[in-house]
Amino acid sequence: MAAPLPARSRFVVVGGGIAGVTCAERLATEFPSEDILLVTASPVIKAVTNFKQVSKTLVEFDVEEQPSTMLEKRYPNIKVIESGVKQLKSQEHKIFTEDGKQCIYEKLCLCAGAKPKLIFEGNPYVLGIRDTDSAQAFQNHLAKAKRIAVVGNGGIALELVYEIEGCEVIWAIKDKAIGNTFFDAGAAEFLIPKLTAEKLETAIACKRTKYTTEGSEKEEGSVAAADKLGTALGPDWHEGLHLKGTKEFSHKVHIEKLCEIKKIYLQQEFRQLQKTSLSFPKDNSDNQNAHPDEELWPVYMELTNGKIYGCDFIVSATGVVPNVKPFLDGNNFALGEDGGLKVDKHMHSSVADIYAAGDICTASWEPSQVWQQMRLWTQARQMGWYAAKCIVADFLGETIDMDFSFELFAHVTKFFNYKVVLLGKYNAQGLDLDHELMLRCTKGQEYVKVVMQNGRMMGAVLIGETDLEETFENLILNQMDLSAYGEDLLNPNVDIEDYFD
Ligand SMILES: Cc1cc2nc3c(=O)[nH]c(=O)nc-3n(C[C@H](O)[C@H](O)[C@H](O)COP(=O)(O)OP(=O)(O)OC[C@H]3O[C@@H](n4cnc5c(N)ncnc54)[C@H](O)[C@@H]3O)c2cc1C
Ligand SMILES: NC(=O)C1=CN([C@@H]2O[C@H](COP(=O)(O)OP(=O)(O)OC[C@H]3O[C@@H](n4cnc5c(N)ncnc54)[C@H](O)[C@@H]3O)[C@@H](O)[C@H]2O)C=CC1
Repeated sequence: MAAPLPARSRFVVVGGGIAGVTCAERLATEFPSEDILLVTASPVIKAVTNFKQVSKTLVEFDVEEQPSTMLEKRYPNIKVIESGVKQLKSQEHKIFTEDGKQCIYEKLCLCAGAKPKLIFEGNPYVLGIRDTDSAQAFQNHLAKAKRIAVVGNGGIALELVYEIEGCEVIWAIKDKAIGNTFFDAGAAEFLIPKLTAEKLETAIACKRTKYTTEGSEKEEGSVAAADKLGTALGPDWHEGLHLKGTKEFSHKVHIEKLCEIKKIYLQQEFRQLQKTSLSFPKDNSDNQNAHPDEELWPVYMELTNGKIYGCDFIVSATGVVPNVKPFLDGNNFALGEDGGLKVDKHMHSSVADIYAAGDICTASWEPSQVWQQMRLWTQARQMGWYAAKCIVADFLGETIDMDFSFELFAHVTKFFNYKVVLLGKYNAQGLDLDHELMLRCTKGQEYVKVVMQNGRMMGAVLIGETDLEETFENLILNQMDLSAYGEDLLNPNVDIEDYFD
């Protein structure tokens, strides 16, 4: 039976994702004789396992979905309550849960994550992917699909278009090139051939998430998943899924660039309006001869470029919005432009004794010149960890310096089966126009781009097994003047580590 919510608890953390769990674990270690209360809407928690510091700022770890009892076993002073927080009265230092209970806190850390920002929200044929349930619902619908549309050009879209097999994919992006949140057009060109090549099952030396999908057969009918507050998936979320449509081919992706969805029609409306849709184009060239489609589809999307395509359903992979709603009413939170709770350099929100970490928050301190916030699991862990450190310092009346992990943006991931390392201002984000790019590319093998400004390295994109991440990390961190090395910096015949290590 679920434990009751205590009437008061000195330390309360809301959210069982990576940020909340990391925060609770750290608090539990710092205050072994205190009970740490973790209140979460999801039946499972996310635990970081096999943590490895690969270099100064790059980390690797697995993410495991676990029953909350496992966390309580590891940390006997953590008490997990499975219930959504529906209201916060910050002046009274009280939270209220969905089952009508309340609890008084001294220090509260909000780690409620984010939810997909869906286009045409509420349309039963538009689906988002966030947690185990929505991923499972997506798999079930894909298994019956011949053609789907993917909208968005970030992390989820990139992973989906590569992973889906046996189903035609119309990929509609607002930009000129694929993967705009991670890459520039050069890197996109490097990756594109992988979309047309047959997939090979190669073993990759990359950390994988242990991802479970047990017991979640979902309802039939429309495709939209219920608006539940599950925990965000992490890297390799698709590993446990069978992302296959009804057909027997590997990739079949058509990209529609520089467009958005203008309108969505259900089949009946589409027929009544006597509109014409296009068949799946034979190639990706702009002047292809598209033919009217003979087939009838459950849903049609009209793009801003005038084209209409029918499909079985549409995946909206169009970013996230922080889950702030239950906490706003009556509380004077300052919000960032992206809708997150603004936090200062001590992860403190604008409301007394309330901290926030992970996807729910907006970093509002003056950042290091080579760090930016992105809603990623690495940052969720760093923030949860550091928020706990700040709560401890605050409680003990100590001062604390900004954690080193916020010195440099560093993210390791995998796209199209390549290892991808992003460092610093990897896309020259926010840099003046006087920056320069240096490139090295071997087709099908590696793509190396560095962003230079005033002879200093400001960022890098490393695709493939380049082995350059540690050296470049050091060069970005120490801001050494590299002007004298010129193009040798990327010359594969020059062992730059000899210069700098
Ligand atoms: C499909 C997908 C793939 C991804 N792949 C990657 C990747 O490869 N690499 C990467 O770095 N990042 C990836 N991310 C992003 C990453 O998963 C998130 O940035 C990270 O998990 C956020 O962690 P969090 O703890 O802040 O939030 P979440 O994991 O969303 O956890 C929020 C928690 O709060 C709970 N909650 C919500 N509202 C309430 C409430 N009112 N009361 C109580 N509890 C509540 C939820 O149940 C949940 O337990 C991916 C995300 C998705 C959706
Ligand atoms: N390997 C990794 O590191 C991965 C990270 N993630 C993270 O998970 C979260 C969710 O992923 P995504 O939904 O892909 O978000 P995202 O923020 O990565 O990308 C959103 C994309 O949607 C586009 N977009 C926004 N509004 C649109 C509209 N109305 N019409 C068309 N396009 C629109 C944006 O231009 C952008 O390309 C992100 O925080 C992302 O960083 C997700 C998958 C993999």
